Parts: sequence; C-alpha cells; structure tokens
Amino acid sequence: MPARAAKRKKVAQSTPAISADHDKHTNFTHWAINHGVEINGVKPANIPDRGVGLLTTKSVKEGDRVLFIPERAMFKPDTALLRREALDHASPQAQLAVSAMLKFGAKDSSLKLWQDVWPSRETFEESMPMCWPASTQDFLPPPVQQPLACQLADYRNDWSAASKVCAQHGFSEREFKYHWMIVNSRSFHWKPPRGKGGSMVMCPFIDYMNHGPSGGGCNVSQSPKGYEVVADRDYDPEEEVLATYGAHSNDKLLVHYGFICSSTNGTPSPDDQIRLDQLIIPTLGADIRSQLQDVGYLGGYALSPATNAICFKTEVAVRAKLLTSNEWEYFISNGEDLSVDKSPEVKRFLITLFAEHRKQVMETLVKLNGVEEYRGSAAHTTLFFRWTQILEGLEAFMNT
Ligand SMILES: C[S@@+](CC[C@H](N)C(=O)[O-])C[C@H]1O[C@@H](n2cnc3c(N)ncnc32)[C@H](O)[C@@H]1O
Repeated sequence: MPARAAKRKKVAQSTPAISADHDKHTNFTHWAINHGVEINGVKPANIPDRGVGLLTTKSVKEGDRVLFIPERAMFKPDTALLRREALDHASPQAQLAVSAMLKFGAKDSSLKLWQDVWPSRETFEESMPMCWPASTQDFLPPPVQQPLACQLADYRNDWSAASKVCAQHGFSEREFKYHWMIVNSRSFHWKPPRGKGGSMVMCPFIDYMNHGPSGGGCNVSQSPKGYEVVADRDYDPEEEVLATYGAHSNDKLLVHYGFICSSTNGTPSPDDQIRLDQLIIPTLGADIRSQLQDVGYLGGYALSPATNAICFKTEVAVRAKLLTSNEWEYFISNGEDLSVDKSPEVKRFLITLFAEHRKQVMETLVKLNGVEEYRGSAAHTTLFFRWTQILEGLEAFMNT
C-alpha cells in the first residue's frame, strides 16, 4: 500500500482517434486510456541502456498516483482457450504465454498496439542468458549457472506442454519462447477481491517501468479495483520513474531479466551480492560441512559490495575453521566472539581466498576480451560489466 493516501488527480478523458501515422507509444497510450488506464504526469520514452521506460512530463509530488490500471485493462490467461487446448494444467507462465501468443497475434486484435511497444525478439535473444549459446553461457559467473539451469528446466517443461498447440496454430518454438520471456519480464500477480483465485496477468503501462534497487522507486500495489503506482518522492519533469522488481542481486536480475544494475553515484546497488559459496565451501572439510549443515549455515555466503561487508553466514562458516567448538558455538548464539574479536583473522582468511579468486576473475576478463566473435555484443558487455563488478567488490574488501 502507498505510504500516504493517494491523491486522485483528474486524468484527461478525451482520447484522440488512433492514426496509423502516430508513434507506436502514442497509439498505445490512447489504447490504454480507452481501456480505463489513468496516466498522470508520465509518458514512455527511450532511456539509454534500458530500452523504454517512463519519464515524468511535469512535476510530480510524493503520494501522487501516477498510474492506475483497472482490472478490465489487464491481460489474463484465456481460460476457455486453455481448456480447449488441454493446457489448463500447464504452469501459469506457460498458460499466459500461450494466451498472449494466440491473442496478441490474432488478426484485427487491438492488442497489437500493446504488442508493438514490446522489446523485439532480437533484443531478448541478445540480452537473456537463456538464449545465449552454451559457449557464452560458460562465461557466466558460477553462482548464475544454477538459477539459469532451473530457468531452462522450467522453460523446457513449458515448451513440451505448449509445443502441440503452437504447431496447430502455426507458431514456432522461437515465437513461443519470445512470449514466454515477455511474460517472464512483464507479468504481475493479480488477486481479485472477494477471495477468487489469483492469476498471472500483464498490466499495460506499468510494464513500461524499469527496475530500481530497493529503497527507491515508486510504490506499486494492488487495490480491489486494480494496480496503482504512487510516487515515492517529489519528481521534477523528465525524471525516470522506476519500480523495484524485488531486492534482487545482479546475478538474479541477469538470469531473470537480462540486465544488471550499475552503481549509483559510485555506490553499488544495496541489493547486490557477490556470492562466495564456490570459494568457501571447497575449503571446508567434511566434518565442518556437516556441523554447518546441522545449524543451517552451509551455503548462502555473500559479500555486499554496497557495504563492503560479508554476511553472518560467512562469518560463521569461516569461524568454523578458525575457532574451537566452544568459541564457535558462542559466536553462533551471541553474534560476537567469546573473548577476543576474531574478525581480523576472518578477514585475513578471506583476503587470501579472494586474492586467489581475483587472479581467476582477471583471467576470465582477459579471455572474454579475446573472444572476437561477440566482442561488443549485449552478452559480452553484460558479462564484462558483471565480472568487473565482482573484481571491484573483491578488491574493495581486500583493500579496506
Ligand atoms: C518490464 S520491462 C520494462 C520496460 C522495458 N525497458 C521496455 O523497453 O519495454 C523489463 C525489462 O526492462 C529492462 N530493464 C528494466 N530495468 C532495467 C534497468 N535498471 N537497467 C537496464 N535494463 C532494465 C530489462 O530488459 C527488463 O527485462
């Protein structure tokens, strides 16, 4: 819910006729208004390195409702169609992707105006690791490999459920995958009032909003009648309004959405984490792993580049190597060392580990630069950027 009561502002009701010459975003804006979407002081615009996003057209005050999307404007899975096609037991994502593929692409559908403002298939194929060739995926940092494998497994399940209906309607796997990725990056969960079952939906206009790390960004919430977006602060004209897709690390954003957050004014995203499992776990003997497992501290180790601090789980795991059982158990229970502060020892241990890893990161960056065929591609730029963030995070920890 918004922090303050949302101020309702009058939204232009007259909607000029849609002309073929109009810019596609203008056409879609008219379509949205005609479908009851309220737009107050924002417009779609090209944003460098982010595709399209929403910019303010005037000063917007904290608490102003900038968007309201009524339920009737949302795109929902077509239950009748899904039943007919025996897809009513497929995953919610497969159901929405098939519904979108068949409905948005239908001849004379006004949804075409919405589809026209989506990023192209090529844009997805370049930016989403799931579409990269295996030789490029191999360059992903190890912590990205597992979520990518899970995503690919989900996709394969969905494709095997949907392949028959795609063939019947003349759609290729490439088209299904495109709609699957559209749904993956542009859907919301809609829970209708009065306890009816919820569903995955697409919300026109909110789906223009780019992501900002947690702690910034407009408040997006569900009311009984629809989704609303409320300004989190005062905005000047021509500022981008962002929403937070979740407190996701850059690894997660990369797999799920095909981008990573850069630093803001030199400060890394507060949500980012450099995962350390692949560095720390191999240094732990079987006994220590089993002890850590027993207390729920095996794995999930991370360094926060924004605070330059390691997480508590890392503190516990490294102390399991350095301390006696008594000292270690005291630390777990109290969050501090029994007598002498062992933080400098923990840090020394990690610096040795990081120094070794730093060399591998540098080698990866050199290798990445050596791969002629995709230097300058979106995949290359993202990978280079991510590995550089990892390098900088490790170095900042080692040097302070
Ligand atoms: C919901 S859409 C937002 C609208 C999208 N930018 C467009 O052009 O239609 C989500 C996609 O926008 C891009 N995106 C969102 N936030 C971003 C950010 N902070 N930096 C770079 N790309 C971003 C990613 O490609 C992501 O998959």
